[in-house]
Amino acid sequence: MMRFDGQNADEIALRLAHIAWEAGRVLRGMENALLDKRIKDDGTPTTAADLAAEQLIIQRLDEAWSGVPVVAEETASTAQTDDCFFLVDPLDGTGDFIHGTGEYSVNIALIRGDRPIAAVVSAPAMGSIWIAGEKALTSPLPSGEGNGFDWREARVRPAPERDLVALVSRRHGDIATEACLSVLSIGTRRMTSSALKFCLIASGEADVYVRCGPTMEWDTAAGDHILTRAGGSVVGPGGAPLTYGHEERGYRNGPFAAIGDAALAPRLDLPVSASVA
Ligand SMILES: Nc1ncnc2c1ncn2[C@@H]1O[C@H](COP(=O)(O)O)[C@@H](OP(=O)(O)O)[C@H]1O
Ligand SMILES: [Mg+2]
Repeated sequence: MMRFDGQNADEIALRLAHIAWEAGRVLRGMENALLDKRIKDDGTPTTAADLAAEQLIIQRLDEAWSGVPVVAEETASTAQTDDCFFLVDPLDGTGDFIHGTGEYSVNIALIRGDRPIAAVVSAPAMGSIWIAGEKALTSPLPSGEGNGFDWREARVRPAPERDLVALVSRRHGDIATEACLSVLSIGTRRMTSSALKFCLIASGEADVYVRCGPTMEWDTAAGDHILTRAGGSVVGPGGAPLTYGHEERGYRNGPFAAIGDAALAPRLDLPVSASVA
């Protein structure tokens, strides 16, 4: 079975950047098409664009690293994981894709054991991309062929004493998340969709993102790794990092908080979720 011979995590992340850039071109080309949407069992929408981007990503991952399992949003139930596997959300924020806000992303993470080691989040309509292997980097998305990245380091900021910037889902709020946020001194709440929330914290533009409602591993793994390598963290109840590859619970995450500054961790009080404990 193909492994990652001679490639370090930063090189893998660069290859993932090209794949996400290409998938982003497919998605941009379908933005204004009249796409039929279907509502999945979890109540979230999916479209032909999700499928087209997923097929392309799976094909490119297979060309680059043949034989490494891929757990992707539209085909998760059929995948068998291994020590190394990819988690793929070809179109995170499908609701935003449909409604034209542009706040959607392509997320790909390589997991080894139960944690990510290389990842990309690209936001095709916003023109930005983030990657991480060892280092977290960000670039504007090239408009021509995918060779024109201009990478610079992504770094979190220290949390201000008060008036934190919190990122909240545009479409999926819940009471437990609000309770958690209410004990932090939030000055600004910015509605943001998809895994962009992790990346904005990784780039020092925001401080905290709390999510107690349902999410899936492919929603968080790539953003988790990018934020972690930019100096932040993503923690569950009790402060432990999230772990990935939980087929036994259908790849569902529990509650989590993404923070740029570790000093915020003691102020978090996430509920313990019985469903994924
Ligand atoms: N009831 C539910 N069950 C599982 N995941 C859900 C869900 N409601 C929302 N999500 C997840 O939340 C993601 C959107 O996050 P946000 O609200 O922050 O933009 C969705 O990603 P997709 O758009 O890829 O399906 C979906 O995976
Ligand atoms: Mg998603």
